[in-house]
Amino acid sequence: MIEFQDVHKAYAVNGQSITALQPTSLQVQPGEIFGLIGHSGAGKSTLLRLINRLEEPSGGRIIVDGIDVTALDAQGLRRFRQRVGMIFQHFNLLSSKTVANNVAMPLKLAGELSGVQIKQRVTELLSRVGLSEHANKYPAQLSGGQKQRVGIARALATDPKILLCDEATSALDPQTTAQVLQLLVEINRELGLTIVLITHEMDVIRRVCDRVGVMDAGVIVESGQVSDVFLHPKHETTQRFVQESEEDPDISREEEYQKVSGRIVRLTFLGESTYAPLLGKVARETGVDYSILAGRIGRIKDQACGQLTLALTGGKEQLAEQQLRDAGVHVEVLRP
Ligand SMILES: Nc1ncnc2c1ncn2[C@@H]1O[C@H](COP(=O)(O)OP(=O)(O)OP(=O)(O)O)[C@@H](O)[C@H]1O
Repeated sequence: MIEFQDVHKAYAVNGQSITALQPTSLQVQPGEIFGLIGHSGAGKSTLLRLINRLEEPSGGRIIVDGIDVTALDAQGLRRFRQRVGMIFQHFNLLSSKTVANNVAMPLKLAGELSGVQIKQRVTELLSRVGLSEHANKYPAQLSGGQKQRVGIARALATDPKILLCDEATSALDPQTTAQVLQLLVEINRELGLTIVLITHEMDVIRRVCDRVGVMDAGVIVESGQVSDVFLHPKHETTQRFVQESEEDPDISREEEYQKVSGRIVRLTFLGESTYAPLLGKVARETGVDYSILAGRIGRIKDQACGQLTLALTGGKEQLAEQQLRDAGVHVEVLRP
């Protein structure tokens, strides 16, 4: 587990102190994919880089699997960093070295394996990321997605328990982004690796993360399960991120409500309830009529989800809402 206890960070710039991270307490559970989202300057990179002490905290403690990272000396920190892989937006590959040699670098630096063992491990890693045929190429001969795969193979070389991803897909096109995100999900599942990633795109969070923290001006303003935060955003910053990620951001325009009579409710379906033939059944049993004002359907990681805004008229409305709730649907009344 990664635990932040009142960690804060200020940078000194021209004799002035700039706060990048306000005192923050946070727990990332073993084996989860935790995402941090925020606009530029929100403090995401600072928080991420504090985990492996690429940045030194100004105060507070960072505990990883029982080790107080903030108290490690240089040698302890070197050993700890072998357990924490990192990938970067611009890949940070050595252009003068082949793909295989880039991946071998951390193994050579660790100095624990023989040349033959390193070769074998590199072969395994390149096969894992689908680059076996590219071992002898140089980074300049690869596409962006392939370069990031090399970055991932290199980050996994020393068999880390944690992978930190610093805007790992921001330089990639949408299709390549999807492939790299899929690879991260596979690695997380197969190796049980804990992943912390930062991004400014809600879509990245929605596709791969289990939990999310939303950052604004050095503060985590909202955090929780991705499905909760995505479907019921509370903080203004979160609401904006969710809206920006919608294909039709005007999906629940309130002026539309003036055109209909009745009670207006928003239903949120997640997982199994998304597939159940509920609406017709509830309408029949309670005599409630409904018209659909807005709707969206999609996926959050591996769960189906949907939201419908309905106007309900006639019949036993309270009973209808209760039946929906009993079936696992989240019901919000937007207009009584
Ligand atoms: N090395 C540094 N020296 C001085 N100030 C810094 C340094 N690194 C970051 N900052 C400042 O700290 C604040 C948080 O920056 P940080 O890079 O952590 O944000 P971010 O959310 O990752 O932004 P981006 O998405 O643009 O990378 C910003 O005001 C930034 O200018």
